[in-house]
Amino acid sequence: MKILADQNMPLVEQYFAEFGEVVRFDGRNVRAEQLQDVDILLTRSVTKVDEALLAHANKLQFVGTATIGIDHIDTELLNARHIAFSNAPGCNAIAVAEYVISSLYALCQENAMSLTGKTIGIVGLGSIGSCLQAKLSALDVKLLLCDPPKSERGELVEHTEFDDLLADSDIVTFHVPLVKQGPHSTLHMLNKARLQALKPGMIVINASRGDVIDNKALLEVMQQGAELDLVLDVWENEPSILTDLLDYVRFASVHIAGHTLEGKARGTQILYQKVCELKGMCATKSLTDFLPKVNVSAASIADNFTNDDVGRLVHLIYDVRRDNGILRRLLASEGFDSLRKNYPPRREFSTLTVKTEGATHAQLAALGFRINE
Ligand SMILES: NC(=O)c1ccc[n+]([C@@H]2O[C@H](COP(=O)([O-])OP(=O)(O)OC[C@H]3O[C@@H](n4cnc5c(N)ncnc54)[C@H](O)[C@@H]3O)[C@@H](O)[C@H]2O)c1
Ligand SMILES: O=C(O)[C@H](O)[C@H](O)COP(=O)(O)O
Repeated sequence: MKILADQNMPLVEQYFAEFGEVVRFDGRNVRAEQLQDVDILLTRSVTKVDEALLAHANKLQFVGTATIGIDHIDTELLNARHIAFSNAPGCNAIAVAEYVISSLYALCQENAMSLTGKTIGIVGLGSIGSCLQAKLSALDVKLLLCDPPKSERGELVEHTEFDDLLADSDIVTFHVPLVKQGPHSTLHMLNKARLQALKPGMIVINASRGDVIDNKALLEVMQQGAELDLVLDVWENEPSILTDLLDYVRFASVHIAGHTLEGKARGTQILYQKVCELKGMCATKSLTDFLPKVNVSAASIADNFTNDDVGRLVHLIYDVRRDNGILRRLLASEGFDSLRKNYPPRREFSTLTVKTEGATHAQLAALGFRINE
C-alpha cells in the first residue's frame, strides 16, 4: 500500500508505516502524476483536492485532511468516485482557543485594559467557538454567541444575530468555516459596510479563514482612520497576503493558530483512527506515545492572584507576540509558507500544572491548566 502525505504533517511514519510505504509531498506543489498507484492521500489545508489532482489517481481509497477546514477538498467528487474521506474535527480546537486567549491577555497588557465586564462576541460555535466559550465562561465577561445554522437546528438557544453581535461587542472573534454560497455564506461576512459601522476601539480577531473578512476593504477603512485593534492569523490569498495591511494589525501571524504540537499531532492521529476503522483494525497507537516531554511543567500561584497573574501564566506557555515578531522580522526574507513549515514548537496550557495554596481555582481550570496534580 502506498501512502502519500504532506511533508508538513507530523508523525505520519509513526502512525502509518504499518499500512505500507509513506512518501512525502510538497503540499502546494503536488502534481497529478504523484497520485498514480497511491492508496491513501493525507493532506493539510494548502492542497486543492479536485478533478485535476485526481486525474491519475487509479487506486485511491481514502483522502484525509489533518485539518478542520475542508474548503480545499471537492467532497462531492470524492463521493462520486467512492473514495472515503475524513477531516480531523476538533483536532486543533484547543490550540485556536488558546491563541485567542493569549491575544486577549496580550492586549490587556499593552492597552492597560481588563477583560472584566467586556462583551466578547463569538461567531461560529463549533469545536473551536465552543471550546473558547468554555474557557471564557469562567472569566468575568459577557459572551454573545452567533451561529445561525446551529440556532436553526435548535442547538444554540442564546443565539445573537450577527449585526447585533457586532453592535454590542467590545471584542469579536471569528470561528466559522469558509462557505462561499447559500444562506449562511461566510465569504466577506465582515464587509466594508460592517467594518465602517464598528465602534472605535473594537478588537477584531480572525483565526478562521482569511476570506471571512474583506481584506481590501479592511485596509481601506484602516487607512481612512478606523480605530480597530486587529489580530489576524489568516489572510485572503495566502501565501501572497496583502502586506500593506500589516501596518494596521496589532498581532499578525502566518495561519498558525492551530499549530500546537498537540493540535497537529491530533490531526494525524484522527486520520490514523479513520484508516483503522476503514480496514476493520484496532487503533493501537495514541498521542502520548509520541509527544515530547515539556521543559516547563509547573508554576505556583498565590490565592490572591490577579488577572495580570493569569496573563503571566498564559504567556508562560504561549505568547502570540512571539509569532507576531517572527512574521514581522522574517516574512519578507523567508516567505509565508516557509514560516509555517518552520514554526517553532508550541504546547497547550494543559502541559502546565499550576500549584495553588489549596483552593482549586475554577478560572485556571477552565482556561485549561492542570491544577495541583
Ligand atoms: N487559523 C487556524 O489555524 C485554524 C485552525 C482550525 C480551524 N480553522 C478554521 O476555523 C473554522 C472553524 O473551526 P471549527 O473546528 O470550530 O469548525 P466547526 O465546523 O466545528 O464549527 C464551525 C461552526 O461555524 C458555524 N457557522 C457556519 N456558518 C456560519 C455563519 N454564517 N455564521 C456563524 N456561524 C456559522 C457552524 O454552524 C459551526 O457550528 C474551520 O472551518 C477552519 O476554517 C483555522
Ligand atoms: O482548518 C484547519 O484545521 C486549519 O486551518 C489548519 O490548522 C491549518 O492548516 P494547515 O496547517 O493544514 O495548512
